[in-house]
Amino acid sequence: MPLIEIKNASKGFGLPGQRTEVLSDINLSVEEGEFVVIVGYSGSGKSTLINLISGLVKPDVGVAMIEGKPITEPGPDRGLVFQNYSLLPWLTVEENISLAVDEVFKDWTKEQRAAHVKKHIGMVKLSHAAHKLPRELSGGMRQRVSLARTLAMNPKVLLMDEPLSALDALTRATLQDEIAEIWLNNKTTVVWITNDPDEAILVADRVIPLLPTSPATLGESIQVDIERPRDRKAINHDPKFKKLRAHLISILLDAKSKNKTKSSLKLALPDILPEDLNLVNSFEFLNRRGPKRRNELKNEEVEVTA
Ligand SMILES: Nc1ncnc2c1ncn2[C@@H]1O[C@H](COP(=O)(O)OP(=O)(O)OP(=O)(O)O)[C@@H](O)[C@H]1O
Repeated sequence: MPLIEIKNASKGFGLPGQRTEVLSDINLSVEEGEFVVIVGYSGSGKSTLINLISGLVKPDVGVAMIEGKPITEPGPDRGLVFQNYSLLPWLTVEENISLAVDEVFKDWTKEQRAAHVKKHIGMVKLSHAAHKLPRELSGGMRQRVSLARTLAMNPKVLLMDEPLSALDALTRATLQDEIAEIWLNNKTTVVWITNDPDEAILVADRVIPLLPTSPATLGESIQVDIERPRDRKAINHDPKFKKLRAHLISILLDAKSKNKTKSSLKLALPDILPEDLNLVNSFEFLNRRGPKRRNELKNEEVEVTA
């Protein structure tokens, strides 16, 4: 049985008459230990999709399941990491993580909980900053705390909602590598959403494009058969990486261009005809046929992108 399964799910928002259908006929199956990345355009419905799994959003049609049971609300078995780190500003790194650990592992001893917190701070390479407050940390460090806090709750699946989008390119690259390394060591199931095809291929076992049809739906799964750990410098020259990247990007671009709908507009042409002013003082000018007033309509095809 897959750990996560979404069957024929659709979701829209708004009242009848002003409704926007965001997702349609979503089918997704994620096995335990898999690292799946869903990649799509901004605004295409990625967060809505991941929130079907987190339980923050309920499908209008279809079902989202974890271990075969319908997801009805958020739960500690699904750890969410967002783009904004949502740390408590008055607590240190250690205290922020302890808060979650104390809540989830109430039956553990104080020593067990402290060791668990310490292990996860070490895992994200923040031992030196354990007693710092969030405001004393860089964006990348804050996102590491957020990741450590979520991992420390031992979720069955880690749901990453564009976790690195707020970071600069270099920090983002470092964290991609670190998260991939952490995953190699603990193999927690990951569902990660991003708008960056390179990021998707770098970290994933399997990439699934979210096609920007209107409403959006998932495209074919693309298996990333590139050995781990992946070397980000070497991978740029890897023919497999280049092929996967080109394939993924063309699927997304094709879906985007198909989503352009053609519409026929009637354009009223301007009521003007050109004159040849070089002929003004000539016999030809006096005997010219135009300009005439006219009222002409022209049909023109225009493309509208949803
Ligand atoms: N709770 C809501 N109520 C109304 N509309 C919503 C709600 N949540 C999302 N939407 C709409 O659904 C569409 C998809 O939003 P969503 O946040 O899922 O996209 P996204 O791909 O994650 O976007 P981004 O990459 O910009 O974060 C948007 O048009 C958004 O306005």
